[in-house]
Amino acid sequence: MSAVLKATGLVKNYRRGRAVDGVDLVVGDGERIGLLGPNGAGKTTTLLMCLGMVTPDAGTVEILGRRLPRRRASAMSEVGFAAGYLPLPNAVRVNEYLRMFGRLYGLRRPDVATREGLERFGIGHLEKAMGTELSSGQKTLVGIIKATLHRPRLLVLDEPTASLDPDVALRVRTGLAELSAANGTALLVTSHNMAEVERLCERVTFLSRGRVVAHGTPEEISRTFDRDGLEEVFLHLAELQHKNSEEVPA
Ligand SMILES: Nc1ncnc2c1ncn2[C@@H]1O[C@H](COP(=O)(O)OP(=O)(O)OP(=O)(O)O)[C@@H](O)[C@H]1O
Repeated sequence: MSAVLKATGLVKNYRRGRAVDGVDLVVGDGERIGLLGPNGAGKTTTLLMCLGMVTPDAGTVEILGRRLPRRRASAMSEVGFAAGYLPLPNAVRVNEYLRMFGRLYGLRRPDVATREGLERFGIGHLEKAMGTELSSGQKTLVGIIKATLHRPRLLVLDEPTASLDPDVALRVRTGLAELSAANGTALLVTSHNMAEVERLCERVTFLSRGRVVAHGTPEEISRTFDRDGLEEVFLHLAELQHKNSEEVPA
């Protein structure tokens, strides 16, 4: 399987210490990968380095064989990114906003892609709503649709269902799984919802204190740690991370 994303030896230091410490990450074509770990483990920093939005202190990132930062513009045309913390403008209608991005992506029929995206994620009725009229969960959905309009080869999602109720979260998972199956889109997803990751992702990388501590299918990881499912593995790693941070003064 060819790689859509290949990150090797990523390191990022911040003033208060090392956030990411030698992370390797490979996402194969059409693969669905979960990036997990306790708060502060380095997931978002890793994603942002993979997207060229944070400059690594060491390591390399290639997207579809295009090395960042030199070939970032070309690489990013194949990538979508959504996160609950990305803002949406208030004074624009949902369909105008999505069509504008469709045009920026160079789509021939941005209106068609906009309608398809709204239907796929179950918010066709909101196409004429203004940004101010959306709940935080609805804004998250619009952000996901925006990230998928151009049918990226790689879709990076930072906690896509964090602000969603279980019904809408299910719709998002179903929409993402359909998109991945229909277009061969690879997914790289962070989440604190282990059940969701078990359902959506084929493989999982666990980070703790900036390092990869486990990698494999959810079943393999559960076996490695002799735990009954990812939730238990997560709790075990979070406890270790907590103990270590008490032992090592910041
Ligand atoms: N811009 C920044 N400046 C300084 N420190 C940062 C910055 N961004 C992240 N950090 C630190 O780097 C570490 C990793 O943060 P990161 O956001 O990558 O973790 P995370 O695994 O995504 O956490 P969470 O699950 O809480 O979102 C944390 O200790 C955080 O305080």
